[in-house]
Amino acid sequence: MLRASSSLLQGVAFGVGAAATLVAVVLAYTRRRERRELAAVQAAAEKKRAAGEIFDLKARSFSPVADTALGRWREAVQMIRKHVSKKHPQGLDCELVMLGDVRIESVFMFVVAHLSEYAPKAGRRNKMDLGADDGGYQREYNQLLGAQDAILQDIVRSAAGDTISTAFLRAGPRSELHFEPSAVRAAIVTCGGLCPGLNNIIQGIVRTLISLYGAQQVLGVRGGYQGFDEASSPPIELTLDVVDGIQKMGGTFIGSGRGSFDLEKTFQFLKRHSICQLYVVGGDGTHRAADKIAEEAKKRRLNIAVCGVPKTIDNDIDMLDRSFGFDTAVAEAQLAIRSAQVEARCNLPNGIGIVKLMGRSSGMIAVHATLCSGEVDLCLVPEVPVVTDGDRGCLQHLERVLEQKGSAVVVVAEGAGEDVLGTSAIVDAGGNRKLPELGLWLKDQIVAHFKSKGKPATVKYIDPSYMIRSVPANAADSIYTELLAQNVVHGAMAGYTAFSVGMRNNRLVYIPIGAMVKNSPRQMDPHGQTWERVISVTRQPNTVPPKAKKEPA
Ligand SMILES: Nc1ncnc2c1ncn2[C@@H]1O[C@H](COP(=O)(O)OP(=O)(O)OP(=O)(O)O)[C@@H](O)[C@H]1O
Ligand SMILES: O=P(O)(O)OC[C@H]1O[C@](O)(CO)[C@@H](O)[C@@H]1O
Repeated sequence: MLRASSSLLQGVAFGVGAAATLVAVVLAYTRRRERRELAAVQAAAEKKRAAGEIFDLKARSFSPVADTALGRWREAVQMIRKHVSKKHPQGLDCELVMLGDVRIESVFMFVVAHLSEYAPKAGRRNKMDLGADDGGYQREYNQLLGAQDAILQDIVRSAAGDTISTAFLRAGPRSELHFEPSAVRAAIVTCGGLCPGLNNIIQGIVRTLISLYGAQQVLGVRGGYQGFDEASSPPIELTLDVVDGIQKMGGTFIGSGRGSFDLEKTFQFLKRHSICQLYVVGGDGTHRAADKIAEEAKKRRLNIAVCGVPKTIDNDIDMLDRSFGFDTAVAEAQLAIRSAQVEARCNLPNGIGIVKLMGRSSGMIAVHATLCSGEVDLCLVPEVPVVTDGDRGCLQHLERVLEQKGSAVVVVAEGAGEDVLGTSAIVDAGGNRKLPELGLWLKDQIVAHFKSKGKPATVKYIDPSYMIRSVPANAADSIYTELLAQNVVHGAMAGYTAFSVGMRNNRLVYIPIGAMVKNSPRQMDPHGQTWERVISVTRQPNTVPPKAKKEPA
């Protein structure tokens, strides 16, 4: 019995020993295989390094779990596999190179003010369709956003670049509502020049407030900030019926204006109508005033959200990918450019068509219309010096174009030419400087120049300025305005204030108004790629002086 059990034990011991040996052999084999794979990866890395490519296996970001090269490699591969399968469920048939020198170590978000800093909140849970009559349609949002949902401001990264990034708060519905929706009384005001899509914004805000959230009342302030003085123009109630179909019309249903802004009258209006959400739609001037309203509301500890929607066809508001209406304006400008081209081509000999486009301090419309058209031979913008005479002058350039093509098309931004024609001291009600008429002046210069050369030119001048901004929004702008309208309301309902909504890196974000207006109006960088592309298309001489070299510190 004893003998039997001892031989059984010997058998078991032998079996365990054999199994252990087998495991050891398999482990050794696996380790050897991993080492071989690591060696192959390291050799590949060395090769890439030798070829000048960045491939850093010793990147610090993979160090927390293991400190051997093998551990780091396995960790990196696991991380990348996990990341890839999240983004691309089918996997990826390609190689990924780790950029060892490109890192984001910390992210700093622009702080958006919140009313709960000083005012009581309703604290109600957000659901979709709170405005549905019987509540039967209410359901959870597909995605609710939180305080740390961020959109990076700087998506361009390089080996020598910063290792930090600033970020914006991602726009969208939040889980908790600051306002009791059924008690919300809101007002909308549109200020400054017209812009395609204003009616879409009004309609979108009204529909989101009433249909989605069940707000009590929305008022439209008439004719811009001056409409807060009700003696001259009482507000209009914006119901779902009233705003039905307005997106098909150009302009703004409630009127706009550059009239004077009166803080006291504004607060009297807000109090009289018990407004707790104010939506201001306008350019940088409008937003500066909105910031003052938000500041004053805070000083008075009023539970009023002041929210902006940036509007300008000039596309000169800082931090945004683009402002709504810009796309439509550029498309509409094509009609004028095409007409100018037809006139130039058919008026023999030496036909020249000049088109004046809007853009007070920024030539964005002119530049984008030029890039879009493919028929423009000269583009003049406020950011680039206007040179008429000499080798690099536009008159000689036009001479060359006429010799080659027989006709020429010129696009002039309205703000161009102060460098040659001087700056006016005259300002409008909004404090905007009167601009020189460079296009008309250039027309005379061209006629005189070609006459003196014995080659008379026929110059046709087209000014479609107001025609490109008074049309309804095109498809791209209609979608954009819908996103802006829905998201500005989500922000207000959540209790954010003194913010504006906009597109940054193709995502909707909330931007503190103070930060947004600080560098607005923005201008095109004359040393950037956009202007270079214009030069490539028009072949005009580049009159931008070379960039001043930075002195070593
Ligand atoms: N710094 C400011 N402080 C207070 N109110 C301002 C300020 N700047 C402009 N406003 C007011 O905002 C309104 C619109 O301003 P402005 O005429 O400059 O247009 P904008 O908003 O910049 O739009 P656009 O791009 O069409 O010019 C005007 O009624 C003006 O009184
Ligand atoms: O003639 P208005 O209505 O003052 O508007 C002209 C200005 O408005 C803008 O279109 C900006 O909204 C500028 O490009 C232009 O200088």
